[in-house]
Amino acid sequence: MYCRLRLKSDDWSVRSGRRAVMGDGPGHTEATPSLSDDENHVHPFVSTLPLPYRAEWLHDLPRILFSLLTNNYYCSLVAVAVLLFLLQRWRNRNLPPGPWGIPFYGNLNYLLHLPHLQLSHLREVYGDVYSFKAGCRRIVVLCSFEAIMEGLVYKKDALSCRPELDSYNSLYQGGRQCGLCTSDVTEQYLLRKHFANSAIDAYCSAAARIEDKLSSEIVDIINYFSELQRPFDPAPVLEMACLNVSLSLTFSQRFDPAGRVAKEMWRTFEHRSSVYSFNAVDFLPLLNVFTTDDHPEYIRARSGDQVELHRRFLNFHKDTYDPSRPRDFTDQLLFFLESGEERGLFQPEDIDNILLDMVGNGFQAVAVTLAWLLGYMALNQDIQSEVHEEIDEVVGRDRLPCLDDQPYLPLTAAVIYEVQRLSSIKPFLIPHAARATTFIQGFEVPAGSIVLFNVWSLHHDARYWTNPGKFDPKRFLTEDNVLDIPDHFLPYGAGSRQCPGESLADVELFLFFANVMHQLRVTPAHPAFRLDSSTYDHVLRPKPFEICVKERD
Ligand code: HEM
Repeated sequence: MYCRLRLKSDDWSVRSGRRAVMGDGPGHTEATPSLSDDENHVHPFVSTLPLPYRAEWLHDLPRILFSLLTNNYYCSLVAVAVLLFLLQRWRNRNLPPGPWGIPFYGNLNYLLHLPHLQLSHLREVYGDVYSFKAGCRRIVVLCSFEAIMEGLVYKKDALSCRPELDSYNSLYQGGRQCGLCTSDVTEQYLLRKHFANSAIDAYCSAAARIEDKLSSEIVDIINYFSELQRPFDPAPVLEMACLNVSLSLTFSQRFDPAGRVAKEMWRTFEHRSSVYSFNAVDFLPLLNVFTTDDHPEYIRARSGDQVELHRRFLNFHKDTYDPSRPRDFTDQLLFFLESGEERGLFQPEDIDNILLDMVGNGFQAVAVTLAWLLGYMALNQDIQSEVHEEIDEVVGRDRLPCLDDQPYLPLTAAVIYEVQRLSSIKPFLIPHAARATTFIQGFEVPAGSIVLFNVWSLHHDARYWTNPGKFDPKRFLTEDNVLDIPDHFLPYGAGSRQCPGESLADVELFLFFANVMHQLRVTPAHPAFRLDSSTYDHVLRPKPFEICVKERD
């Protein structure tokens, strides 16, 4: 027994059975009294050792293994599996840490159910950069500000593509590479993005035109809300109003929100947006064999109908276009097509797809943010009263707020930012993909991985925000009541895929919110009023809730 205890300690000379020298380093030359230098001799001490420590067993190991492998089929299989496993571990040694997954399925469940909560919880376990498999795809999730900025800005050449997901192909007639949102960074994409950015910027620089187009929609909404003498969910009404704003800004068109055409259009964009949520078939292609899912065809057909409608508007614009007086985005695009240096490179389908993305992306994100805003105002009556006071002081009661008031309403702006932070309606931006293998924070991101920028986690991280779960708009204000927007606030992303509609969205959110607050008080419809996010589908909507509104004096 004594021998075993001694030998289990650091007595490497006895374990090896080869050395006649005891001790633990050079210069220590005291001879072991009982061990011989003879390689074949086994000392009685050694014969009492557990099997793995015996020298003769070790010597015979290659021969034993060889005979096991050649004579035993199962052993060979196990050996090959172990070898492959070790090889895989060695190849993945630089990958970010992450949970083990079920073979072939991986951890797809993290993406299918409340992914913003699950992926933020995983940060606490595996750190700011982690990865896992979802079916056949590797997902890399970046959570800290440093990792997110490294991916979006410093490594943008490697990480600005979009994932090659089958569902995305149903969005555009020519496949995903023809869209603005889903294309990789190609020359044609850069052209589309440049045109979209320029058209929106040129349009936004004429504030009066935007106010003109928005004001009728805003007045309609306020009248509709105040005439409702019962509790209601504001989200559907806001979506129809914002769809009309989008159509008005893009084509100078508006439709009766209760009419068939507007409802059909809304449905088309709903279906298109569902494609951006994580669909199991994109990760488990085998499912295609077992399902007869005609959803992609259906989306392609509906998108085709929408493009037909847009072409009618476009043709009307071509016939009535006056370059000195652009009426909307379509006129701006026509102007760039005629005067821009790159005009020859542009295909007619590019225009179709830019218009499709501008109308679709534009209205949903703004409408959902407005719904969250009304929900938070219902929950926080004291802050709502402060917003009312601020607006009354600057604007008065005799006119409605306008864009010129914006710089003098810091609390109103801070409330919008705080709601954008807490709701983080695009919790992972739009998924990016790695075009080439790169390293983020020292971890390998292999080519082809899907990269999720976890903005939801960033916006709820106690390292960047004091008491992050609390609704506190004043965190965006200095002590002197001046707006102070920290770098780690990223509702529109950053880098080459940054949202081109940011300036327009800011204008829309401000005008809608300031006007509603000027005219109405929002209260919860029930004492047990709660605000929670529902399932993720392109945008993170609030679960349906009901509010009441009362006209202010
Ligand atoms: C509150 C409103 C909005 C929010 C929070 C928002 C947020 C975002 C985010 C996070 C992205 C993805 C960035 C990335 O993947 O790195 C994006 C992309 C995009 N947004 Fe917005 N957006 C809003 C409004 C708008 C509006 C009003 C328009 C158009 C008029 C628009 C058009 C687009 C387009 C076309 C893209 C794709 C850009 C690309 O892939 O290069 N968005 N938006």
